[in-house]
Amino acid sequence: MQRKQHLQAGHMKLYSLAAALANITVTNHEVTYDPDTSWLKFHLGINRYALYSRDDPTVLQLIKDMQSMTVISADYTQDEKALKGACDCTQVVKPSGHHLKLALKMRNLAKAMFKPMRQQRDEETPEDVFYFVDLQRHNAEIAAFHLDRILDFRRVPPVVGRLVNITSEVLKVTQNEDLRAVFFTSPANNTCFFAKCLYVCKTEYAACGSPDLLEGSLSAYLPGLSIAPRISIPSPWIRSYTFTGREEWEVNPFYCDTIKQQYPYNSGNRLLNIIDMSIFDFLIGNMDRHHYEIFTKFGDEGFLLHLDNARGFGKHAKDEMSILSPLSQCCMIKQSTLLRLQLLAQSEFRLSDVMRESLQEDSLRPILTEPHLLALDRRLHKVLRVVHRCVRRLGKDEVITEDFFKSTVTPEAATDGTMQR
Ligand SMILES: Nc1ncnc2c1ncn2[C@@H]1O[C@H](COP(=O)(O)OP(=O)(O)OP(=O)(O)O)[C@@H](O)[C@H]1O
Ligand SMILES: [Mn+2]
Repeated sequence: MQRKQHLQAGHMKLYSLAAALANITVTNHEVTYDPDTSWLKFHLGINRYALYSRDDPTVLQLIKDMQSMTVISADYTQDEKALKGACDCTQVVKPSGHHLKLALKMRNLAKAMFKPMRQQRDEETPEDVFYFVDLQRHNAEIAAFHLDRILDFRRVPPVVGRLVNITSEVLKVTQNEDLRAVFFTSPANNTCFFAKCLYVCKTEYAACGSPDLLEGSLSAYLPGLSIAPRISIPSPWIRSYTFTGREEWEVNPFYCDTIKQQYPYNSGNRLLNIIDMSIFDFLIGNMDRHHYEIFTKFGDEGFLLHLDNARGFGKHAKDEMSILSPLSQCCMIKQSTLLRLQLLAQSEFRLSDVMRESLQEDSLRPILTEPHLLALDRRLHKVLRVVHRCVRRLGKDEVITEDFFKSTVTPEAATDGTMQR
C-alpha cells in the first residue's frame, strides 16, 4: 500500500530499479556458535558500575570482531520498525525518529547498530540548523565511545568504525523486503539506500556507497530487553523540541533546588550521574540528550547509559555552555570525575593527546579533525572553571561529593551485581 503511494509520488523509476534489485538471491552465510564469544562475554560482564571494566580484554576482542567479522544479516532496528508498528515492541525502549540506521548481525551472532556516514569530517553543522534536525555523525559515535572510556565512565557500548559493503553486507544478506526496496543505484552508479520513507522518498535523504563501500559506525548491542530490561527517562534538563519553546531550567536559576527534592534525584547518585552525563555532553557538544536509559536490575543506583552520541562534534568553535547547566546550577560533582578531569587537564595527559592516540586505533582514522580535538581541551578547562566557581561560592565540601555518598540499597542490585542469567 505504502509502496503504491510512493510510485504515485513520481518515484516510479527508482522503485522499478529497486524492484529489479529485490529479485536478488539472499546470500546464506555460515553461522558459528561459540559460548566463549566476545559479545556474550561483554553482556555477562555488565555490572551496576559500568558496562565493562577497565582494561577488559573482552572489549578489545569485541572491537576486533565488529571490525572484521563477516556480516551475515541486516535489518532495520527494532525502534525503526516500531514507527510502522511492525516490531516486537518489547524490544524497544522508545520509538525513535527515522534516521538511517541498521542492525547488522555478524557470523558469531554478534549484533551491532550501523550508522552510515552522512557528513565529511571537516563539515560543520550550519549556524541555522537546530540540534534536533542535525545530521547523525558516525565519527561522533566512534569518538564518543573513546572519550567515555578515557573519562573512565564506561557507559557507552563499544563502537568501531568500519567500511561496510552495502551491497554484499546489507542488500544481499537482508531478508527484509522493505529494506531491499529502499536500495537504488545513483546516476553515478553508486549503490544507495534511503532511510525508511514514511511519506515521500527524496534522494537527498539517501546514503550512497562508493560504489558499494560506505563508512559507518558499529555500536555493540546491549543484551535484549527480556534479559536486561532498561527504561528511558526524560532528562530533567530536556530541551524544547520546538523552534520557540523554553524549558523551565532555561529561565529559572534555582531549578536545581526543585529537582533535588524530587525522586529519584533527592537521594543517592542519580543527580551526580546526570551531572557526569552533562559534562560528557558538553565536551562532545551534544545538545540532543533528551532521554537517558538505565538498567532496571541495578535499581536507582545504577549507572546511566550514554547511548546515541551521533549529534556530538558538530561545531568545533562553539562551546554550548547551556549543556553544562546541571553542573552549573546544582554545583555538585563526583570526586572521581573531578580527579579524572584534573588529570586530563595536565600537559602530560592532555585530553586531546589521549583522544588522538586512542582514536588512532580505529580503522577509519582520522576520526576527528584537529580543531575538534583541541576543542576538547578548551571545553575541559571551562568545566573546571565552573567547578572552581562553585567551590569558591559554596566551599569544597558542598561541591565535591564522594562517590556513592548516600547509597540507598536497592533489593535487586544488592543481591545481583551482574547481568548473569
Ligand atoms: N548499542 C545499543 N544496543 C541496544 N540498543 C541500542 C543501542 N544503541 C541504541 N539503542 C536503542 O535504540 C534507540 C535508538 O538509538 P539512537 O538514539 O542511537 O538512534 P536515533 O536514530 O538517534 O534515535 P532517536 O531519534 O530516538 O534519537 C535508543 O534509544 C536505544 O534504546
Ligand atoms: Mn538519537
